[in-house]
Amino acid sequence: MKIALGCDHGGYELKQFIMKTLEKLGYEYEDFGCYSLESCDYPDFGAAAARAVAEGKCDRGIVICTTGIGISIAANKIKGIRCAHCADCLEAEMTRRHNDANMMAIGAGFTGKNMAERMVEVFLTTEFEGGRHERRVNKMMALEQE
Ligand SMILES: O=C(CO)[C@H](O)[C@H](O)[C@H](O)COP(=O)(O)O
Repeated sequence: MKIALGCDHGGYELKQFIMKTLEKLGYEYEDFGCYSLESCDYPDFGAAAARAVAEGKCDRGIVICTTGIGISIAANKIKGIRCAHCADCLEAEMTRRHNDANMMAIGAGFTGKNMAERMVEVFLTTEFEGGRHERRVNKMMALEQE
């Protein structure tokens, strides 16, 4: 499984840590920036990571800004993306089980390294349950056609 990563300056340090986590867990990843602590704009990097997922170049995406909110909104503007803003492991698990989220957004100003590490592991290993949830996911995705 290949993971698309994106962040702004607020998420840069946590993204560096998450890269190490992914290496430890044996996942391939591609980093779509940003590449330093210099102030930048989260839509640029959230969208780049999201496009890689939407186009099938990556299987899942993880994006990080200070709150996780702006970059999740940006990622969700790309067709085919279901980016869940998560703050703990249960949210990371539930959004996989119920929403089949293909991206997760984390707020580096609120979520510590230990929690982020576990959230990444849970997000990447939890299966979608399907069934009644599939019907709902299909309805969400149909909204993109409006
Ligand atoms: O989009 C955000 C808030 O919803 C992110 O947290 C950004 O990282 C934040 O807005 C960046 O703000 P800064 O003052 O330019 O660091």
